[in-house]
Amino acid sequence: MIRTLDDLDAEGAAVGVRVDINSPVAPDGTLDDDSRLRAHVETLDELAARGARVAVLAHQGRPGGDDFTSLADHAERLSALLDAPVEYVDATFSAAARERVRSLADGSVLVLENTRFYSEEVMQFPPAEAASTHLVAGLAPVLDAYVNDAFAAAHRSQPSIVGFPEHLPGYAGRVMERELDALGDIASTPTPRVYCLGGAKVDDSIGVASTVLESGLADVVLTAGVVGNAFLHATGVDLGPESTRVLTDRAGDRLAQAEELLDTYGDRLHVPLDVAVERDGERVEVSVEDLPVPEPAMDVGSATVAAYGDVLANAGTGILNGPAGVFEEERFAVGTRGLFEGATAADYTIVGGGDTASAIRRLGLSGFDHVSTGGGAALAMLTGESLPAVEALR
Ligand SMILES: Nc1ncnc2c1ncn2[C@@H]1O[C@H](COP(=O)(O)OP(=O)(O)O)[C@@H](O)[C@H]1O
Ligand SMILES: O=C(OP(=O)(O)O)[C@H](O)COP(=O)(O)O
Repeated sequence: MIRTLDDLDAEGAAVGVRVDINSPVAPDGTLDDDSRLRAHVETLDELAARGARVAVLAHQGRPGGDDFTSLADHAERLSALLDAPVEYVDATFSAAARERVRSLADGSVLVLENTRFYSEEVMQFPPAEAASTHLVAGLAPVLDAYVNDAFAAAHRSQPSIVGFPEHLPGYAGRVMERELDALGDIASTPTPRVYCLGGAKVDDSIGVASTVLESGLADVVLTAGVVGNAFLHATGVDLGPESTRVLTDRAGDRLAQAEELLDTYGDRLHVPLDVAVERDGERVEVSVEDLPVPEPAMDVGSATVAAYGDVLANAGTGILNGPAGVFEEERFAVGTRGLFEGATAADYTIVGGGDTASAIRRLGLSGFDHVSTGGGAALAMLTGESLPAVEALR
């Protein structure tokens, strides 16, 4: 049984709220997309309106990445989005941070600095060890309660995700609650169940395909994006040097597993029939029989969209993760648009993923039963795994 905000006595309480506002960042360091911030408005405004003193904990990027930035801009955006007053401090658990939390007024929000500026936060620990990390042990004494709304990071056993409930009463925020309701019992959703795996996390998606095909959770797996190119390659098709380089880089050492999956589940595991490339500045579709080509495959073609659309139209549940192509460029958004529009014909449609959510917003797509804020976390649930964040709240 997980407690929710309905069980929390918020008035005057100092509440640490872990959110996932990890977002695309522009080259000048400002936020490129605020979908994930918008998702947490309900939880944060509700707590503030009920008189809590809200300390926001969040990460942005990973050490070494271009998007590993401070949360100053996130705080400014939150200030525009929330009804409550929002402050920011460039510290997470130091004396300065603790003092700011102690002096927070009822009904106001303080954004603490990027948790991953501290090395322990990029490691994973069992909850009892996470509880004695510097971040958790330092901050817990100034908090009365902990709320986890960071569904998109719920598959990470990191200190700010699993450590606090060892010290404090823990509650699920509204995002977490909704996600667990929608994704918590995938095995009882209508069948046939069709998973469509796109995007660029080829190694993860090969693992997902393997799990859902073997467990029977998936009746059919459709593949698109770089994932589709990788499975196409695994059937023995030569896509050309550029596509092969990208898919090989992204597959890690899992390409052999893709071949095994095709041998075992060939009839339930579908690969693209055509791809789209850029030639003389135009989108050109190339059917699989006409491969290889020198240009990289940037999208699936219209024959694939039509064939996958037929499968999805007959699905009880359609589960889509990852765009079908480089949707950031309009001419390669065609496959993503077609496939996601087609998926709404399934009786019940779930879509998930950080870039997927951006694509849905950018392309103005709608009609899904559930749009998950999580990519990896949603896929973990959709393969029947339990999530460390959820276990910690239990
Ligand atoms: N054929 C392709 N070639 C190169 N990149 C692709 C291709 N198809 C999709 N992508 C890229 O995949 C990225 C999203 O993948 P991923 O991070 O796995 O999705 P999500 O965050 O939704 O789980 C996008 O930036 C998109 O441009
Ligand atoms: O963006 C996230 O995950 P996602 O790309 O799977 O949606 C989360 O913020 C987790 O980030 P991480 O994968 O760096 O631990």
